[in-house]
Amino acid sequence: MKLTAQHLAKTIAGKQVLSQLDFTWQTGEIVGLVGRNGAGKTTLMRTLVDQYHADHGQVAIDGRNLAEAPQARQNLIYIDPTEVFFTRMNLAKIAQYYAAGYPHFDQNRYRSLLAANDLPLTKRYGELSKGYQALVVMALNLASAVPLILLDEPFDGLDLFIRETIVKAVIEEVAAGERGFLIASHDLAELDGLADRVLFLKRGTISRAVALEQVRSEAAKLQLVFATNQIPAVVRDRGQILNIQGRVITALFPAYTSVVKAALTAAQPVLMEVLPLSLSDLFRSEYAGEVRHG
Ligand SMILES: Nc1ncnc2c1ncn2[C@@H]1O[C@H](COP(=O)(O)OP(=O)(O)OP(=O)(O)O)[C@@H](O)[C@H]1O
Repeated sequence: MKLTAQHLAKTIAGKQVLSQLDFTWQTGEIVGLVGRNGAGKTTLMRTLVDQYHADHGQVAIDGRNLAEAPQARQNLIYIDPTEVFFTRMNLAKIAQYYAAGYPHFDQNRYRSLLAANDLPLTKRYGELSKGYQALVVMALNLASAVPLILLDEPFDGLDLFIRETIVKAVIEEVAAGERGFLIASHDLAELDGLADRVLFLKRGTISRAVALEQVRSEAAKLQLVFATNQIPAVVRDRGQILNIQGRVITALFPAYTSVVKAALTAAQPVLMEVLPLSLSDLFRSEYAGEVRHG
């Protein structure tokens, strides 16, 4: 199953938050959604599920435009963690609501996910700590048996063990190929090991979509020291400088070809070392120098 967002635009309170936004995402895929604070990640999620009506553009699942075939929306779930309607309900009651909304809701799955984490059905959601609330949201997402799951900051404030429980659940669900996750997160380290692709949201649109395995095979992050203070042309022309400390230059080369390597070697570096390339490096290079408007 494949979701396609085309030319999405949304203005809120006079501010154009999304504009000409396009991407695809399908089951079997874990896609990360990253961006600076206020970039519009939550707005995008709300727009995908029509909690916010898009001003322009469309969202389709397997070619069915959700505006014209609203029943296709049942293939998509977004539980907005900051605005849940069930704070005062106990965990059993919440499941009844979801079972009414999602015809394939699996009560046994929900109960076993809660039991595995010692969460009694009699507890009210609002009485739980933030981490356990995140687990309940995850249990609802999974038990709803919906193919395309939107997660908004699922790792925010979670301890290592709860975080691992959520990561494991995501990986297991996707492995079977019937689910896909779109995960908005500032936790770049967690996304780095989890996402197949990462979408960078900038100025209201997807400025870059990166397949992490592919980028790691094509790009390189290097630490370089040259004998003089002059930065060689190849570094400026073919690389993106991430950091300069004294004479130590850390640069990202998006296309680290044999030609680039030869040009660097020809510049006779005193030190030239390949460093592990992380999602944080890609984030830094994408957003460096971005002018912020709040
Ligand atoms: N209901 C609203 N009323 C007014 N402005 C809004 C509303 N919802 C979103 N915005 C504005 O839209 C922009 C995008 O907000 P959004 O919450 O989507 O960003 P985000 O990328 O999820 O941010 P963060 O990473 O900080 O959670 C912000 O400038 C925000 O102030």
